[in-house]
Amino acid sequence: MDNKVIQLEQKQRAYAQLTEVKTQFAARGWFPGTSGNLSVRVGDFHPEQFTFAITASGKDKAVHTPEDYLLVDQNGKPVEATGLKPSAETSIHCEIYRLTGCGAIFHVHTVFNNLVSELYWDRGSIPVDGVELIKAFNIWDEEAQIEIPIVPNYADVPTIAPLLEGAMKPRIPGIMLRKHGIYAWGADAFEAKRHLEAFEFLSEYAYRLYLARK
Ligand SMILES: CSC[C@@H](O)[C@@H](O)C(=O)COP(=O)(O)O
Ligand SMILES: [Zn+2]
Repeated sequence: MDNKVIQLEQKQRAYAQLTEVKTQFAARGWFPGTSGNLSVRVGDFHPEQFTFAITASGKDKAVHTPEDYLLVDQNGKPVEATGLKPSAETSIHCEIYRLTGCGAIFHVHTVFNNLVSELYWDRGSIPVDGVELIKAFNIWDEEAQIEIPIVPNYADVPTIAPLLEGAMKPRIPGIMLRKHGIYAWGADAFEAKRHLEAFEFLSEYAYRLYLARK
């Protein structure tokens, strides 16, 4: 098959996956005030060259339009002529793909992820001990103890990306931005969604446990 046809099919598949996830997360109220962004990688991966489909900036993610997504390259630049602006946080997606080679990245702002990112800010990570849902990260140790890393949030988004590499923890497919939200990733959209849902569950658990112990 013609390369162009293959690329068009890959793009359409990525857009369809984004719409499915966007619909489900929107129904849970995970995109308040146009917050959040989603991306799915398209085609081959090389740390210095890759392409991904990402949500356009500032859209109401509970509404579906033909202008919801665009394709960008490893530098976050659109690869096709478009009037759409990629997410303001595209540089974070670029860096996560470059570092992990993952296939999808989902970002949401919720009250629970904001709360725990602040409560555990001084520690630099959110501890979770022995909770069953840790297995969603493919961590099967008995009474596994994990730490979900937290990085600072800056208004100048491109200054956040260089902090990710030093903060990421092996085996933990996500990172918290202080008083901002969670980024979760996976080999594909299915896995990234499972990881994000687990982070949300564990954020609520960590917050409620913190209160219960006070
Ligand atoms: C409107 S508050 C949220 C934004 O500042 C940002 O953090 C966010 O997640 C969405 O930005 P976007 O440019 O639409 O991808
Ligand atoms: Zn955000």
